[in-house]
Amino acid sequence: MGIRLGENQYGKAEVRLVHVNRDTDVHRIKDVNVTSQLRGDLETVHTLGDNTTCLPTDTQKNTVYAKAREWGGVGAIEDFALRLARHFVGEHDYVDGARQEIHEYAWDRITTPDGPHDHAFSRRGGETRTTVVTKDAEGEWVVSGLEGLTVLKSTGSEFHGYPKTRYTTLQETTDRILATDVSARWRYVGVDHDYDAVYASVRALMLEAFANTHSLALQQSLYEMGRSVLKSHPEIAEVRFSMPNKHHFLVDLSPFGLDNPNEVFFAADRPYGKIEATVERDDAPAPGNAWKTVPGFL
Ligand SMILES: O=c1[nH]c(=O)c2[nH]c(=O)[nH]c2[nH]1
Repeated sequence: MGIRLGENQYGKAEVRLVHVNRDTDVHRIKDVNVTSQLRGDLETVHTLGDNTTCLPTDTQKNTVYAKAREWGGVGAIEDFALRLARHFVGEHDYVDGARQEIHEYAWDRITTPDGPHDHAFSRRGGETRTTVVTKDAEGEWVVSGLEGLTVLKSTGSEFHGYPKTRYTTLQETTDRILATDVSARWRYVGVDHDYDAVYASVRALMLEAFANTHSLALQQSLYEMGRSVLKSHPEIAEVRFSMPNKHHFLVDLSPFGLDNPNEVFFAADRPYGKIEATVERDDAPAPGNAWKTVPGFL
């Protein structure tokens, strides 16, 4: 019985790359997910475990990050994919084909009352508006909110001064990417409101506070977002937040002779910080049964 190797390709899937163009104070970001796969002289890798012609998937991943720095960014994903494909095939005689798939996540610059923000962005789409109305013998309550409002600041975020134990490896930073998916629920006082107008205002206030707060912790940004909403909306008693700290790690490009001045980041999807808090008025009326059936909030 003859057995042979059929078609094959291999590589690194879902290389999460965020590139921050910091040429001016008005940052531009590019957020992509690259899957690099190569084809070529791969018979003996499969049949004998002979890796002589197997460019490691790890090297393919590193190449994606290094090229983002060497080429001064990503540009159009088609151009980046073509350049990567040509690099892999052109530089290695044992590689004769490449498949480079790139997905790009679209970000919009956050606009505040002062105009477009220099370094704060929100991700296009994916946001859900929610409400839970509870009615029982004791009354009626409205808890509304939003989920999946993904925001990112490419600077204006620090994290330091935390306790160090023998298990601490985190480096203090005075300039990091801060990114989160805002999930928030707010409890209305009473039930007669222009809900559409309040929603639009709350959303705008949260974006503005996220953008304009020079953040020393995501907790502080969260608090400022809630505070801003409560200051402008007496009809809201409290805001509860659940916000992941979506870590972006600076890629160490020094093994490739490249510096990385806060430009090329690995966007990790897990684990993530999970930051939750309620921001409330000290004279807020009792919640009654408002939260009784709202899942997932403190
Ligand atoms: O904003 C942050 N808050 C934390 O509590 C925390 N913990 C951590 O490791 N990084 C961060 N960042």
